[in-house]
Amino acid sequence: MSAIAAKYARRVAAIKSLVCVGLDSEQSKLPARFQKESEPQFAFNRWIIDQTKEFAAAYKPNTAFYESRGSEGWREFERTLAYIQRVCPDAVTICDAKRADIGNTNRGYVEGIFDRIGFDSITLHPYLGGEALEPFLAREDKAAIILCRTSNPGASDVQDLIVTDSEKSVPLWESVANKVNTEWNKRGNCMLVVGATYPEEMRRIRAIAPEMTFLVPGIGAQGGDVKAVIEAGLDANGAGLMISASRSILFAPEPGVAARALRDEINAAIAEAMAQREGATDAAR
Ligand SMILES: O=C(O)c1cc(=O)[nH]c(=O)n1[C@@H]1O[C@H](COP(=O)(O)O)[C@@H](O)[C@H]1O
Repeated sequence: MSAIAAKYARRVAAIKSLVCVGLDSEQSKLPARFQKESEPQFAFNRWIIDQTKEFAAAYKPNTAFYESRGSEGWREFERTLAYIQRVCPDAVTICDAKRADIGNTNRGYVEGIFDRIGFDSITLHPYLGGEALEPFLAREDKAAIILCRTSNPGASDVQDLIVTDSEKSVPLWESVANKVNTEWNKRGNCMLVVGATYPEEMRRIRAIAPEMTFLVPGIGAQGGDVKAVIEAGLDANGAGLMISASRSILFAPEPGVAARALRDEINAAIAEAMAQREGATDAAR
C-alpha cells in the first residue's frame, strides 16, 4: 500500500468515516459575516474545518473557486492547506485541479502542488497517457487520482466511446480503469475518480480494480445515492472509498451536523452491505 493510501486507511480506522469534505468555498455564496473578512475564503474554511474535522477523512479544495479571485484567492487556498495540516494533520489532502499535460509541464505541477504547497494528492485527467503522467506517478509519497467515470450528466459524450482494449470492445472509462490498474499503478499510488451518480459503472470498476481507492464525488448536490455507492463500490475490507460532498456540507445550516449525518449514513450503509455479504457467503457454504 502506498504512503497516501496507508495514511487514508489509518485515518478511516481512527475516525470511522469515509467522508471527504470538498472545500469549494465560492466567494459569492459565503455567509455575509465572512464576506467582510480580509481573507473571506480562508476565514470561512477555518470555520468549516473546525466543525468538520472529527468527521473528515479527507479534504478536497477545488482550485477553481480560489483561482477565480486571482492571487488573493490563491493565497487563501494555500493558507487553507496549511490550516488543515496544523489542526487535522491526519486527514488526506486532495488538490482538485484536474491537471495533466506533457511530461516536462507536469514537472511544474508536481513541484508547485506537491512540493511547494504540499498536498498529499491531486486529481488528474488521463488524456495524455501514462508516459506524460510519469512525473506524478513517480511520486511514491503522493497519490495520483485519475478521472475514470465522472459524475456529470454529460460524462458519456467521451467516456462511453467504445475502444478496443486487449482485443475486446469496451467503453473508454473501462479501458482507463484497466490501464490505471495494470500499468500506471506499478508503485501502488494511483486512485480513481468514480462519480456517485453512476453506480453500475462503479460496480464494474470495482471488479477491475478490487484494491484501489476511489474518490467518489456526486453525493449531495448532484443527487448520488449513498446506499447505491456503498453497494457498488465498497472494497473487500469495507472501505476503499473517499465519499466527497462540497455544497451539501459547506452551505448546510450547520456544516458539522451535515458532515456527521453523511458519515452516519455511510456507516449504516456499510454495516448493511457487509451483513449482506456475510449472509451471501454463509448461504454459499
Ligand atoms: O474530481 C472531482 O472531485 C470531481 C469529479 C467528478 O466527476 N465530479 C465532480 O463533481 N468533481 C468535483 O467534486 C465537487 C462536487 O461538488 P458538490 O457537487 O458540491 O458536492 C466539485 O469540486 C467537482 O469539481
